[in-house]
Amino acid sequence: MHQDIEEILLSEEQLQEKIADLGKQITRDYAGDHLLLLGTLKGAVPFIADLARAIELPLELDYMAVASYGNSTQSSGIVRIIKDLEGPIDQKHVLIIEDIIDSGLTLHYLIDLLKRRNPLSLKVCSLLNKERLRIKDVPIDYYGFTIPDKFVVGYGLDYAQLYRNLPYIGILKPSVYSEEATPEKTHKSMAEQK
Ligand SMILES: O=P(O)(O)OC[C@H]1O[C@H](OP(=O)(O)OP(=O)(O)O)[C@H](O)[C@@H]1O
Ligand code: HPA
Repeated sequence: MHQDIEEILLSEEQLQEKIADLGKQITRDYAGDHLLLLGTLKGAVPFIADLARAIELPLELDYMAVASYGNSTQSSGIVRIIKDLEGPIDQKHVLIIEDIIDSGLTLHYLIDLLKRRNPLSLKVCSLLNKERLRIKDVPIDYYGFTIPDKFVVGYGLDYAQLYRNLPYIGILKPSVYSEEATPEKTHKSMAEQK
């Protein structure tokens, strides 16, 4: 896996340090509130797992999975729900936990949907904020890092479902995705590199 990474953007230590800071801010801001951390599957799983443990408040965890159609590195803007929340949110302060905001399309769809369920409040915390012209402008209340407009993987972020288990965030070599990949093709090329 590591040989497909052009540059390590954020090390494990940098990620953990920032998550500890975000945890402290969120602990201060939500003291006394009924907080629900809403994680977006699958990319936000490592982030929400570490962030939840950095927040010193009673809180609930729930997850939504949404899929956006597109090719492997570009979203198309058509989003649909694959897995919904387990219960209502009208008595809760909801904090959406995202791994990355890129075009803004996924979050725009989620915010629109969740607002209609009347949460007590709705805010967004994203580990990464990609520096690019958004297709949809979205509010970000907390974020860890602004990153350049490059395709990144690791710490939950994938390319063709791979690389999510890298402990750092790195820029993927463009040669890996220069031809349209399938998980099978990528597995094959990784096996050939061993
Ligand atoms: O701002 P956008 O351009 O919409 O991109 C951001 C979204 O894309 C990724 O999810 P993806 O749909 O790839 O699903 P995954 O989390 O399962 O990888 C990521 O986890 C964000 O949810
Ligand atoms: O840069 C990215 N990497 C992985 N998944 C993503 N989804 C949107 N942008 C990205």
